[in-house]
Amino acid sequence: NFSGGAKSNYTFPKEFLFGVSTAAIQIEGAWNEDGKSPSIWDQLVHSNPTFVRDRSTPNVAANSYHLYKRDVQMVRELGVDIYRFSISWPRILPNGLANSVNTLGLQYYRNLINELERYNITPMVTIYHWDLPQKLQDIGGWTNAHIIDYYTDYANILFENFADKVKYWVTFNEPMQTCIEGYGGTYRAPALNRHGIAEYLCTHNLLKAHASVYHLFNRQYRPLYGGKIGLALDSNWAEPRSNSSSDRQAAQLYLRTHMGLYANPVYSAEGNYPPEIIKLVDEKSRQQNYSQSRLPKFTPEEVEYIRGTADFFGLNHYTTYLLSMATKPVGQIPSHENDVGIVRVQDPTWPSMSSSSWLKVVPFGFRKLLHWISKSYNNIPIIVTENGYADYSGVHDKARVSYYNHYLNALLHAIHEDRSNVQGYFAWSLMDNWEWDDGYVSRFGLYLVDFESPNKTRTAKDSARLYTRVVATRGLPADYDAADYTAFSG
Ligand SMILES: O=S(=O)(O)CCCN1CCN(CCO[C@@H]2O[C@H](CO)[C@@H](O)[C@H](O)[C@H]2O)CC1
Repeated sequence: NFSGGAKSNYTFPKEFLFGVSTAAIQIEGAWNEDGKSPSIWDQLVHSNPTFVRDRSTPNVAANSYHLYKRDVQMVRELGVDIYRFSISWPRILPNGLANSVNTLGLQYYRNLINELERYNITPMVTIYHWDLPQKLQDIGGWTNAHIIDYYTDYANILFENFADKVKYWVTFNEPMQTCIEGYGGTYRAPALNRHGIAEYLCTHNLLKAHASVYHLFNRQYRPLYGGKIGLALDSNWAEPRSNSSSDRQAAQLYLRTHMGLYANPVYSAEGNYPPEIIKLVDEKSRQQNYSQSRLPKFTPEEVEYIRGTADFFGLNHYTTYLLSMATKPVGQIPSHENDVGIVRVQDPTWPSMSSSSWLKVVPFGFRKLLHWISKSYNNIPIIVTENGYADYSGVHDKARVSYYNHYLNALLHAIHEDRSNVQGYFAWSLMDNWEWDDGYVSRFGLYLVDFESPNKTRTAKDSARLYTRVVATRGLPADYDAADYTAFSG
């Protein structure tokens, strides 16, 4: 049972990749410029302004569509090797289908990739970071099995145009947020709320779409240009609420039925959904008089088609929860939450000065999660594609500096003591941006953005200077105050 680990003199390996991440909807703006059509997020926030905490929209955001050269300068100022950004499907294919490509949209990303090359920065492209064209949602979106071909055609256009320069690809950012929160709930677009049914249809189609794009890349583009392709899954760490066997079972069940719902089909030796979730949903569906399980089945051929379809495990991690088995039904009936039947809380003593109420500072959770993934998925190379902290703004962001010191310290212990196979780390995010339902209230940036200024002025925060030092020295700063660290150890 490790803590995040006391302050150490460990350093990051020479070939360790340091990066910084963003996403199209959150930074680009130009929501309807140069041929781009609405995404499901444009539709959601324009028709339900109250969905967003400050009633804001991503119509302009940080205006990176016009200010990307400043963005690339900032990435260079940080001294990082690699920049993770996402491409907007409705900017490339306004009607969602590949019969008509928006050349102005392609040109924007070509300009961005060329600018990165000029500064000797490696691009990492996220193909889907939640921006489904609304025109495809109008015909069912991720619950319509034809989406597999639509998504594959879209990815093929990106490979055709950029695979010669882009060597790192992520098919999906956080499928759980899209399927469970967006199709099963109302926390994410399209806020369909068809809990118990649509989240599993979305999951089933999305995993097949992921495999389809992997095989296309592997067959047609990797032989020509090399490169690596993976998936980015979000996961909290799940700590048992007490040492009881029931709570320990709840923690394992959480990991297996949330991150594992997507990780098992792709990364496990046997493939397929985790047996636990199949059993739970099959049983509940029978009790609820459905003619067949609400969780669709993969055929043996499909299990093989999806298994092993990633070169690395992309992990987005922020915080930790305490888990226990529910003693009475939880969540909507039917729903994934009700199917799994666990309860999660957070320890009130865990520090959180964060504007995102869910973001508690628990570095030992990061270390334990990395170990769990390494152990569960045969030591697959892990790239932390997102990790960061939210506050209400300000350039002297002490809490964010502290968060990064503690999480990077936990990462060093994971690498050197637990031998977790972590090969890269991306800070979320390069700059303050549109934080979904939190709008511009919650800031995750290493650079402050003045959203009131015409140039959306970007200013380096103290955390940007910390990150630059860590990348340059490959270790933690000597003056990092270990004293306040003990508050966080598990
Ligand atoms: O437990 S509660 O129901 O009360 C709140 C849910 C907590 N989740 C944890 C996972 N997080 C995914 C992170 O989402 C990622 O992280 C960034 C910061 O949020 C986003 O800006 C990125 O776009 C996204 O990739 C979303 C919030």
